[in-house]
Amino acid sequence: MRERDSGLSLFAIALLIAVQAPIPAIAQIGSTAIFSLEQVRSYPFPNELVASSTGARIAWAFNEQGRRNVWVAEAPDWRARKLTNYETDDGQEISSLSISPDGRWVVYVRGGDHGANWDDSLPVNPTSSPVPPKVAIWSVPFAGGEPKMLAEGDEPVISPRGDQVAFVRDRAIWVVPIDGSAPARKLFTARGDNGSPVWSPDGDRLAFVSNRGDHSFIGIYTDERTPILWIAPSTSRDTHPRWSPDGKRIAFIRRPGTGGPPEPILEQRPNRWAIWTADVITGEARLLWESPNALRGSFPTTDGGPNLHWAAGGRIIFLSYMDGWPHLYSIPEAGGEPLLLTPGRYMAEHISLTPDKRFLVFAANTGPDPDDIDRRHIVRVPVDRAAPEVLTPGTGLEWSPVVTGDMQTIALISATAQRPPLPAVMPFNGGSARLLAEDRLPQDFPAKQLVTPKKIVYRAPDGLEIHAQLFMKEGVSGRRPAIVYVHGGPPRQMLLGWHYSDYYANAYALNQYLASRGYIVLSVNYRLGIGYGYEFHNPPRAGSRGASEYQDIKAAGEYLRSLPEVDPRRIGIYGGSYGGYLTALALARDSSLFAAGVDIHGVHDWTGERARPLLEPRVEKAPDLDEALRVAWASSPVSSVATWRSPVLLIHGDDDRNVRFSQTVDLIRRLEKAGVKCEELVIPDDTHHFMRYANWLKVDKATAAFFDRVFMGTQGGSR
Ligand SMILES: CC(=O)N[C@@H](C)C(=O)N[C@@H](C)C(=O)N[C@@H](C)C(=O)O
Repeated sequence: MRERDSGLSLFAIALLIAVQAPIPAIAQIGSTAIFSLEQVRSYPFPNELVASSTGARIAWAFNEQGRRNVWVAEAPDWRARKLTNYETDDGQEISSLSISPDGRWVVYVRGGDHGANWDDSLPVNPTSSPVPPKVAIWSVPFAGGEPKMLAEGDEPVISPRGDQVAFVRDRAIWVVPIDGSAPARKLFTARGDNGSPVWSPDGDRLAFVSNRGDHSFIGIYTDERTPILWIAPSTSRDTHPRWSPDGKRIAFIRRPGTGGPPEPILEQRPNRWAIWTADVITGEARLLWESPNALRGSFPTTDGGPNLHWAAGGRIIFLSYMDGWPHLYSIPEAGGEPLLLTPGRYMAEHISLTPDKRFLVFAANTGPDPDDIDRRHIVRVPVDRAAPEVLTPGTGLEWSPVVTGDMQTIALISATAQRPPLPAVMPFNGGSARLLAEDRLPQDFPAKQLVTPKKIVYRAPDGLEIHAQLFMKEGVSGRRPAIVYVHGGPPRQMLLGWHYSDYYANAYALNQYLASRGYIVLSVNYRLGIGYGYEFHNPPRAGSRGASEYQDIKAAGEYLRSLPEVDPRRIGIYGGSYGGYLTALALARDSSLFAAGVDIHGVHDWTGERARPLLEPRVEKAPDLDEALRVAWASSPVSSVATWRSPVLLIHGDDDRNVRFSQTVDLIRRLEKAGVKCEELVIPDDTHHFMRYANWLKVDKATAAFFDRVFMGTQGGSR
């Protein structure tokens, strides 16, 4: 890590902090660690949990210290079995996991960074290998055997017959035998960027989306002798094709095509959308439902977006925020009023339709305990009755439910405040969940040493209720340093336990590690986040439109300062991505409150995106463009460097495909010129999600060591 010579050393700063106004005995931290970062980061992280559409088979991906592999299990013993043997921390993600309908094959994609905002299907090469890896589709027998690379490509979907896989490559749709017995071939040629393949229930046809820039069509491919059928072509943007169970119709989402006079940038406007159904023989379509012309009616951006499903009993399922919460609705395929299936002050996410199409299972921040708003539990609801049932109440957290083809079992991922996430199974009709692969959690994982985060609620200056989690180790005397943790996204919610995202599971581990060393950590669910309703998720004047969410962050620092256990001169802040942005804004605007910070791949200058229209030859500009540019600048940390005093560590991977590396290069130049004490840690060739475990460890250790140095004057890194 490089230290920029622009002023006092961190040791001198720590000394300054320590010798100021007398404070009762300052707690000794740093040396109080009772476990190492390696230990608390050694958990196997599960994701990509899927079930076969027949029988009782499941598969998931485990990331074990960077070694990502496919695991499977099946009834009745549910013994976890590793199916692949990738044994190096090479940063190659496993995604698009699926099991063939007959349960014989497991298909997955290896490579890429699918959480990226651009180039998500491009290979990642965080080991800087001279021979870069590929993004490719693989298949392996469920019973075991050697995985076979079927083709370079992405977005694989297995045919209902289980014999071939459709996938996307070079803006076209290709097919390949599932056993790799023949090379892949391009299925058809059509204009546009063609993707999102969806097989018809009988496997004879394929629906897909043809993106044509400012509009898109839904197409139906039958065979090489039959012209592609375009479904009700218009100037709209048609997406999300979903077959009816009998294969005679398609439901899809229709939104306005891109065009028209530039809209005001600073005003919030409804983002309207509609559900249509079409006949797949004639291609004729009709409107089924359109969103209300209100902000809450806007196209949903939470997990799964519209979550469009064609369910049993002629019901079409979708998700909308229109009652203020991400809720599930059911509408007759012939039309009519939508039935609200999930009433209540909570959000539904990780939604899946059961194989018999009669139920939905999902994760929700609801349950009998008032603190459940900051947890997740599994909920089941019939597709035609507003009768949701919480299946996993309690102080644990559960998510990503899927139901096995025999309708007997729900597979899910389960965690607690202490125990990291593991796959589990439970009877579809309710009962206790049984953990799988428990032996993959290392013997020396410090579960018993982890604190139970406490739910904190405080009010922002404008009165908005803000939820947070307080990590405080008992038995530490004297005033201690405290740290505000700021999540990214920003549509995210930190929880009262381990998190369902690998990025935030890492943050939870680091917060536990900091707490074990005596720091008090407050993880803040600021406005713009999810889990607290539409208006909380979509506040006015936020981000580049005025950073209204910053008041929640400053209030978090002030909350910590009010605690008797906290040394008010040693309040730090850290966060990644959008959390890095708010960390930088806090240090720039309020160095008197925040004495040090770590900004991991943060956004520092909003004007780049905002200024783009000025560079375009169009005469028409948004009516408030000048005001929007000014506000974007004022909302950017770079505009407040003049008042930035506190030391900062800036961390960024230079193959970042979410926040440009240049955001950090530019900020460092500005801080140097302003004489601000800054350190940098650059991770070559890794992305926004630090695909290598070794790099996460490097980032986490550097973060902890930086706070130790500034707040305790300790030299060197953390244990
Ligand atoms: C378009 C966009 O902003 N996409 C977001 C998902 C994104 O990239 N946000 C980053 C600024 C960020 O916070 N990324 C991580 C940490 C996340 O939680 O998504």
